[in-house]
Amino acid sequence: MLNERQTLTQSSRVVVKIGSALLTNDGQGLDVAAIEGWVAQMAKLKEQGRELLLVTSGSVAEGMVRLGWKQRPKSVHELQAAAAVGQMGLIQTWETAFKKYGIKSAQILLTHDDLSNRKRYLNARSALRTLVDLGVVPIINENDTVATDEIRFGDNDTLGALVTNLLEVETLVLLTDQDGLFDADPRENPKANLISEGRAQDPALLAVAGDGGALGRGGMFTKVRAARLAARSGARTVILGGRTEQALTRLFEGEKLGTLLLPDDEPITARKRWLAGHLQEKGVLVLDKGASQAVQQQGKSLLPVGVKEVRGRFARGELVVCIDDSEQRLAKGLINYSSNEASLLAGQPSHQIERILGYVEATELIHRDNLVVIK
Ligand SMILES: Nc1ncnc2c1ncn2[C@@H]1O[C@H](COP(=O)(O)OP(=O)(O)O)[C@@H](O)[C@H]1O
Ligand SMILES: N[C@@H](CCC(=O)OP(=O)(O)O)C(=O)O
Repeated sequence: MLNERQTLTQSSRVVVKIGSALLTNDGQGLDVAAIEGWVAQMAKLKEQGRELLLVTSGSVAEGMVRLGWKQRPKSVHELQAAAAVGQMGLIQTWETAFKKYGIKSAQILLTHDDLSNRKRYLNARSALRTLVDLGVVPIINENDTVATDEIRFGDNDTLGALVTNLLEVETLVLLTDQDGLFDADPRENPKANLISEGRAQDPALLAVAGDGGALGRGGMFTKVRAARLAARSGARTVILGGRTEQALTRLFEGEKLGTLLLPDDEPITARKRWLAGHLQEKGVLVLDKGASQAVQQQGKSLLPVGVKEVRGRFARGELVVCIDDSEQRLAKGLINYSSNEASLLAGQPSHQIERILGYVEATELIHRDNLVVIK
C-alpha cells in the first residue's frame, strides 16, 4: 500500500494556485525571479507527464504598483481598474517565463458564477479540457472587471478549488508565503507548529486558520475552505510554502512538505455525490439496448444514436437521467444539448449533428466524465 505522500507523486492532473502575497513580495511588484523559479519547476512536472493548470492572483497588487497606489483601494471600481492594469503585466510575465521552456500558455478569466451556471460550466470545462489536451498551460484568474464579490474578498483559493472540481484534478497545490497551515498564525505566534497532514473536513482546522495580510486577502481560512471544496470531487489539497527551494518538484517526489489535506471519499464516490447532491434532474432519456449496455456496463459516453426518446425540458449542462426501455434507471449526467436539440438528434449518428443543428457542440450527448452509473 502506498502512503498518502507516495500517492501524491502519482497525480496526473494538478492545479497550482499562487497567491498575491508570494507573487508580489507582499505588494512590492511582481517577483519575476520567483515566477521564473516556479515555472522551471512546473516545466519539470510537465516533463514527468503531468497535466498542469495554473491559477494566479496578483493582478490587483501589480496594478496598485503600476498606478502608484500605496494602499489596496476599498471601492470595487478602483479594485477593478487596478486588476485590469495589473493583469497585463501578470500574464505577460507568465507567458514569457513559460515560453523559455517551449510551453504554450493561455489566459482564462473566470467568475465563480461561470462555474455555478450549468451551461457556462460545461463551456468552461470543454475549453479548459481542450487546452490541457493540447499541452497548453491555462493561466487562470478571476475576471475582476465583472466580478464584485470575489474582488472584494480577494479569494482565488476558492477559484482554484472550483477549477479542481471542474476537471477531475487529483491534487490542488496552494502556494503561499507560509510553509503550510500552522496551529496558530505564525505572524502572531512564532512558536506555532506546522500541521503536516489532516482531513479537509476536520472542523478543528478551520478554527486555527486565520485571515490574510494587508493586501486584503483570505488567508488560511479560505485555503482550508478551498480544500474542503476540492475534497468534494475527491481531490487532495496541499498548502505549500512557495519560497522553499524547489518546493513543487520536491512535493511531487514524495517529500513531506507543507500541509496535506485529504478528502474523505474516493474520487468516484465523491463525484457521484457531487452530481447527485447538487443538481435537480431536469429530463429523461430512454436508451436502446446497445446504449444501455455501453453506458451501464462499459462506462462509455452516451451518443445520440442510442437514444430512443427525450422527455422533459432542459438546457445544455443540466442533469438528466438515462433509463432503459423497461424504465429502469441506469445513469445520470450533464447533457451537452438542450431538450429541443436532443430530440432532433435522438437516433442519429454523431456525424449528422452538424447537418441537423448547423453546429457541433460535442459528438456525444453526455460525455462519460459527466456521467454517473446508478448501481
Ligand atoms: N494558522 C495559520 N497558519 C499559517 N498562516 C496563517 C494562519 N492563519 C493565518 N495565516 C496567515 O495567512 C497568510 C497567507 O494567506 P494570504 O495572505 O491570503 O496569502 P495568499 O496571497 O498566498 O493567498 C499568511 O501570511 C499568514 O499570516
Ligand atoms: N483576482 C484578484 C484577487 C485575488 C487574490 O488576491 O487572491 P489571493 O491573493 O490568492 O488571496 C487578483 O488577481 O489580484
